[in-house]
Amino acid sequence: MRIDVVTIFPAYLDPLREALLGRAVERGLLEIAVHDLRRWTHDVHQAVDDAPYGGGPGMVMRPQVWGEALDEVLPAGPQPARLVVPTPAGRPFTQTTARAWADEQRLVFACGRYEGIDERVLLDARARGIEVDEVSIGDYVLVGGEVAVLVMVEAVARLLPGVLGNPRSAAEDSFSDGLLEGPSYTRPETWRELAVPDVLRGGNHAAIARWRRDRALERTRDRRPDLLDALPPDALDAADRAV
Ligand SMILES: COc1cccc(Cn2ccc3ccc(-c4cc(N)[nH]n4)cc32)c1
Repeated sequence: MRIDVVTIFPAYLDPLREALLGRAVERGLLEIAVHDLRRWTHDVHQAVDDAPYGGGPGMVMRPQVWGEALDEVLPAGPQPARLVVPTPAGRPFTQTTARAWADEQRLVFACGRYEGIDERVLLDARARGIEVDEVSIGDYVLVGGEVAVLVMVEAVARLLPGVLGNPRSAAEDSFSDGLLEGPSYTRPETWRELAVPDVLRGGNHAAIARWRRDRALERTRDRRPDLLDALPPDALDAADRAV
């Protein structure tokens, strides 16, 4: 997978070169290219924004600059690519989204700032046959798209083959069965007079699986009842419903 990110703050994306993702790039499991949007300005001030038509607070990012940038970074043509535009007004980005995007050959992220990007940039991309996803990472307002891109790139990249040391981690993590993950423990057996639950220290794998599912059901019911409601009818068996 190749990932391109266009932004006026390229350094915001430096964390993508660190740790697990940095190693995945070094190992050739994915390519990441970050582009400074100001490269496509032609004025001495390198202006990327202007006042909104119709008035209102803040500024809007100019279509000409974004148009030239995306013409170069995301040329229309045979190789399919998906343009992702983070915005508070977007569809929710979820683990399902991450799984779907993990199958893409190319993802291009457009990081807006100010009050966002002139709508015609997205219309033009769609008119050129490019898939455009406007996505939100949560119901709160950031200052720009860069942090949202860090979140989404990490969520997608960890699903790529070879990126995670243990592939079971991605297959069995939170949301994989529609439930939140339950509590985890490691050594020592007792810490500050708090003991690891006995069942986890025994060797009964069926009992451990049952205990973990019960804790996941309890936590999901307590913190995210919406996820329980979204489960398919046959997802919970009688033992689950008794929790
Ligand atoms: C576009 O509408 C906006 C309205 C008020 C402020 C802003 C600021 N802003 C600029 C670009 C941008 C990109 C993403 C986000 C964002 C995403 C999520 N989940 N929260 N916030 C916020 C962004 C934009």
